[in-house]
Order: sequence, then structure tokens, then C-alpha cells
Amino acid sequence: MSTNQDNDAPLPEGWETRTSRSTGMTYYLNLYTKKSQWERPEAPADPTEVRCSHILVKHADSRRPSSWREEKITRSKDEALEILKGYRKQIVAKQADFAEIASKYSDCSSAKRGGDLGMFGRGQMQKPFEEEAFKLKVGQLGHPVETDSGVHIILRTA
Ligand SMILES: O=C(N[C@H](Cc1nc2ccccc2[nH]1)C(=O)O)c1cc2ccccc2s1
Repeated sequence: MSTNQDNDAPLPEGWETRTSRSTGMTYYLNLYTKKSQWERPEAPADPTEVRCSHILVKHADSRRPSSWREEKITRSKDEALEILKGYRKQIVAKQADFAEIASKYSDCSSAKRGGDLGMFGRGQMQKPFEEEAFKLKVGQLGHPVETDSGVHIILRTA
């Protein structure tokens, strides 16, 4: 009976292979929940918390169109998106450092910490932001995401 257990393929992120001391059988350990299972996992284990930095560009329709940078933010959402895409291009081309851009231009108070938001679990940030953050691999830079606060790019750092 052929199973779809291709034991040479790499395990999805967040899992490790273990061997049962009593039976010698292989089982799989979810490194986030510490739960184990006999079946080979097919999808990455969902981290319970992630750490991200972000760059936020607010616009006139933002929930709070004001920031440490600008008392009254009047740019349009389209302008905000263009500005953010420009920052992303500079970062990807290594012409600028993420934390440097965040500290100079992010409309979030986390700008003071290079955009670092610290660790957070599901249910803490606005949903579109959370969905993108939990999709990213560690070290990965996301594409622009819209929340009620404005437009963001997210860097997952842990
Ligand atoms: O909500 C915040 N700041 C808002 C803007 C904002 N809106 C966000 C929505 C999702 C994730 C981060 C976000 N930052 C503001 O300054 O108007 C936060 C600032 C900080 C600073 C340090 C750590 C967490 C946070 S969350």
C-alpha cells in the first residue's frame, strides 16, 4: 500500500522528526505547540506568536490621520501606496535599511524602534495585518497590506 509519506522530502516549517523510545517508530513534533503526532505533517505548523517590524504610511482616510511625523495627514490612499512601494523597492535593492526607513518615515509610533512591534499572537493586531504577518517566513519582507490605520509593509523578524 503506497502512502503519500515521502520521507525524504523536507518537513514543513515548525515540525521535527522524533523516534519513539519504546517502539522505535517515527513520530512528528510540532515545535510551537509541543504536541506530537504519528502522521507526517503536510503543512507548516502555525507559530503561536511572531515578531514583526513594519513601515506604515497613513493617508487622509486613516482611522487616525495624524502621527509623530505629521499633525494632519492629507495624502490619498493611492499616494500612500506609491510612497510605500518606493520604500519597498529601496529596501529590496539594498539601497536602504528597513529600520532606517521605518525610523525616518513610518507613521506608527513604533518608528522610534525601527518599526519593531515586538512579539504578538493572533487576535492582537488588525486582521489583514495579522494574516500577512503569520504568512511570512522569518526574514521575509511582505507586500503592501491595508488596514484601517493605513498601508503597511511588514518584515517578519522572529
Ligand atoms: O497601533 C499602533 N500604532 C498606531 C498605528 C498602527 N496601526 C497598526 C495596525 C497594525 C499593526 C501596527 C499598527 N500600527 C499609531 O501610532 O497610530 C502601535 C504602535 C506600537 C508600538 C510598539 C509596539 C506595538 C505597537 S502597535
